[in-house]
Amino acid sequence: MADQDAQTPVGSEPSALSVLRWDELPEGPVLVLLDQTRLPAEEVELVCTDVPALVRAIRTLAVRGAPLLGIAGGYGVALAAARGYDVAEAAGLLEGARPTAVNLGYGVRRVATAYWAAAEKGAGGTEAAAAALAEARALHREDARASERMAEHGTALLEELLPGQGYQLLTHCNTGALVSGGEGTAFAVALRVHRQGRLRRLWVDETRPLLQGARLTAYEAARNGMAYSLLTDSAAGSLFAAGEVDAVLIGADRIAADGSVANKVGSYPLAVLAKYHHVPFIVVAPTTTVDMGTAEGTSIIVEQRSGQEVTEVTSPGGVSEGAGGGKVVAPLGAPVYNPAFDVTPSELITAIVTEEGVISPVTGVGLAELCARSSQVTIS
Ligand SMILES: CSC[C@@H](O)[C@@H](O)C(=O)COP(=O)(O)O
Repeated sequence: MADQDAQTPVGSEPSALSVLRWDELPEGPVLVLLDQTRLPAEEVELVCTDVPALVRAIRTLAVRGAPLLGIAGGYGVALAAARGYDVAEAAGLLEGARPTAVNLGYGVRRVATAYWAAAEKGAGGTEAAAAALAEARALHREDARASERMAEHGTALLEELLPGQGYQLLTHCNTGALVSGGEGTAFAVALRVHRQGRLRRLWVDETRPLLQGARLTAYEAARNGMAYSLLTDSAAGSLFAAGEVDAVLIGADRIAADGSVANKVGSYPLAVLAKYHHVPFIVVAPTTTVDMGTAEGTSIIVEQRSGQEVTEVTSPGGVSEGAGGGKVVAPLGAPVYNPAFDVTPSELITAIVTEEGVISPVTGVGLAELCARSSQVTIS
């Protein structure tokens, strides 16, 4: 496969923000991504003309967050089909790009299944490619709708748990419009609370080492005019102790059948803190993030990333240039433990909010029941 991508600046008008779109250019279709590695400094588009370019964008986190990974993976298969590449090979490359977010494999397999179903019915290459694109678009639309419904269910749950008050909400990583076909997962709940005039403050964990909180959530909060404050991850404990957190809202990359949740590293310590301080710990994720095929959270594969992400920082203050382009802030060759995610067991989770409803001791609804309600397309 040819490997070609290009970068073009986009306008700075906030309403022009477009996270991911399919474009038909004279030379063929492309997938255009907002390059999240360049935010908040620049809104720059990354144009993927083929699957290797998209795989690279996924690995470098130019496109990221569980629901958006599913959407991007789905469009990636459609791109391969439209450009006449081997769809099975493309699907394998895309699915293998990152291991933890279940949505990536879901989006890839769902669109590939639509392609093969059309081909089996005797459709030619162009028609089968059109079927793949239609499925990717359907997934994209469904995710936008799921966002809205999660925001509705999430705000109703907050009202139930903490009636009649304004909220100080703590969040981790980035779960807004940048990860979704709509306004996101956990962030969408906070945004709805803000629009109701009930958000006293959104506490935004910076989210080491790649700073999705500082770079992306703070960016989204500012764009939406929300009252927010940024904190280092390690400052969360003192915030709980001071009674300044009413609820924690986070997203998920994979929810196992036992109700445990894999999410950005640093989520589990927040859950422990929340339990100790009797603060609700709420996970917000679409049913596409539920993986009933993984029985226990301990079986979830947690992506291990490069040590350079820890030994080097890209902000000023380092002492020398590192191979990863940042400033080296650790002794040369320092061994590093850098898991991208951690797993929070279900006993630390107050509720899981999905587009189909809420799982919690309050509602008495369980994961299996919720997934049965879901209109999610079943794929093998
Ligand atoms: C709705 S997004 C939920 C998760 O995908 C999000 O919290 C997260 O952990 C993203 O991790 P990332 O490594 O930035 O892709």
